[in-house]
Amino acid sequence: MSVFFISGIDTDIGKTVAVGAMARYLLSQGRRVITVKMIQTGNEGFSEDLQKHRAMMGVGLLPEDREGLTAPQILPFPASPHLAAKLAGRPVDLAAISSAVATLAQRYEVVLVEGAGGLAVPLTEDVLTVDFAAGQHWPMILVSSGRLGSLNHSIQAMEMAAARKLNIVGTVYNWCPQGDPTICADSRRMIGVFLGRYGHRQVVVDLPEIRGGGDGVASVVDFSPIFGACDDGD
Ligand SMILES: Nc1ncnc2c1ncn2[C@@H]1O[C@H](COP(=O)(O)OP(=O)(O)OP(=O)(O)O)[C@@H](O)[C@H]1O
Ligand SMILES: C[C@H](N)[C@H](N)CCCCCC(=O)O
Ligand SMILES: [Mg+2]
Repeated sequence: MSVFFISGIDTDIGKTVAVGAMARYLLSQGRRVITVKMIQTGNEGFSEDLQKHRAMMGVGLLPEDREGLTAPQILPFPASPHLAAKLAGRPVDLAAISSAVATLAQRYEVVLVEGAGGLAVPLTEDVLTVDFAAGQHWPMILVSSGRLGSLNHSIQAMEMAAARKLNIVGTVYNWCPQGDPTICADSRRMIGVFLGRYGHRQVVVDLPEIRGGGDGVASVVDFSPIFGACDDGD
């Protein structure tokens, strides 16, 4: 079994769309895959990100969705998890997240775990997202894009991960409609260079615009450079 942690350089960078597209690709390859939104803020009783994953996978709710395993922490206030938890009057239960993912990893070949926001988002007052993922020894897939400012955030994420021996096994370079083509192309090149300098895998997969809201995406994006290269999630 393989668990992959999907984080990004920021909120709204495209993690949900990337997870949905990767899950769709893995299904097309006959792999038994499930996705998780490890902590969802801004919803009550459901996870909008998880719903998007399922729509993009072209599947309905799975038994594990009904069991609550795929969205183990849901908090109503749309903010950083540490604040959403404070406002809800209950702490984020990190053990519940790791336990849910471990259970799913017993049942599925590949588990894709989406974080909340960017890599340095505080899950609690003391634990950053990057610390938690490193502690779980989950290989990471980073979502970035060519928008101006992305280089700074991307290289910071690489450094943070490397400092905690958190291995970036692939980078999804997301569609960037407002980006300058020259900047997009050079930023993609520089991201590749710095992935290598920080000891991460220099695998970058382009994610195009997923049209039609992405539900049941017609075309399958080829993520074989990421998943073919690390079947066992090493
Ligand atoms: N490749 C894409 N094609 C079409 N729309 C996209 C693409 N990437 C991102 N979007 C759109 O941009 C918005 C933000 O994307 P998304 O929800 O995936 O971000 P996120 O990183 O998961 O955010 P969060 O931190 O809240 O989880 C959404 O409306 C999404 O549909
Ligand atoms: C509200 C929505 N669920 C977002 N994913 C939450 C993003 C938290 C970002 C915190 C921060 O970086 O300031
Ligand atoms: Mg998301």
